[in-house]
Amino acid sequence: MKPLTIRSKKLGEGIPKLCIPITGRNEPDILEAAGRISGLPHDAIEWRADHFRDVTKPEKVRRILAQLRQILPDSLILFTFRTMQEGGRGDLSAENYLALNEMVLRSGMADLLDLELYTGTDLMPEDLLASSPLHPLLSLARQKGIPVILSSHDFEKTPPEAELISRLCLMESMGCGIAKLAVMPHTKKDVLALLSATLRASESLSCPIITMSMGPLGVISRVGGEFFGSCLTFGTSGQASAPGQLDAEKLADLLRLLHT
Ligand SMILES: O=C1C[C@@](O)(C(=O)O)C[C@@H](O)[C@@H]1O
Repeated sequence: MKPLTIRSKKLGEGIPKLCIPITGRNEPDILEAAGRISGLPHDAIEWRADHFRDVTKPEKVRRILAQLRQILPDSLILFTFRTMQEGGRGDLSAENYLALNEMVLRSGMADLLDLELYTGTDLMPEDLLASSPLHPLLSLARQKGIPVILSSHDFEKTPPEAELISRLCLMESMGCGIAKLAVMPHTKKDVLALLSATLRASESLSCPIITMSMGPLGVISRVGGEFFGSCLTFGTSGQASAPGQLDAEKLADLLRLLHT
């Protein structure tokens, strides 16, 4: 795995990067969260724009991105619109999902963009490589020098290890900057499957990887995932964006303790 440097943060090397999601429904709540986060240990924020009630108004989205940059000048800004199919609140057609992300890419106001691997498609995984509707956005992102996280989420279960690895490989083959998986464990073996897939994929892929096993069972993957090849972990301030996220300050302490 080759580290990826974005605005002086090196993902894939050293202590895992800490990302705090912002899930406000309106502008004051979003900016209040950003202000709070500015006083907390973190490397990145994830603006979960699927929670924002005016997400279909491009000028409002750009205004928030500009204000986030002002409040958090040194943080990486990750833009994510998480669809309902993948555990988020987002309810846009595939066309509008692509248009929203294209607008954000063209604005140059986000440092990283999360795109869902299975966006708007009934294609079989083997056809995604040739025909995914994400390809135009992935090329635009390359032109703009903005890394894309290709992501896949399963809030119901943990697919078998081989399937997890093949998803991560597909993401890299499609040209992502970072490959990301979040899955739900029901047993300790599910957690091991996720960690083992992370280790094996990080040994063979060249892009950095972010993985997590959600819920209370998976918490070890949020604290110690880096030992298996995951380069970033999500912690909360206020509302969690997924089950199992730890408080950001406690998580930062744990990460420091484990990586000294
Ligand atoms: O994909 C992820 C990971 C996540 O689902 C988690 O489990 O921490 C949280 C989401 O906000 C983020 O987009």
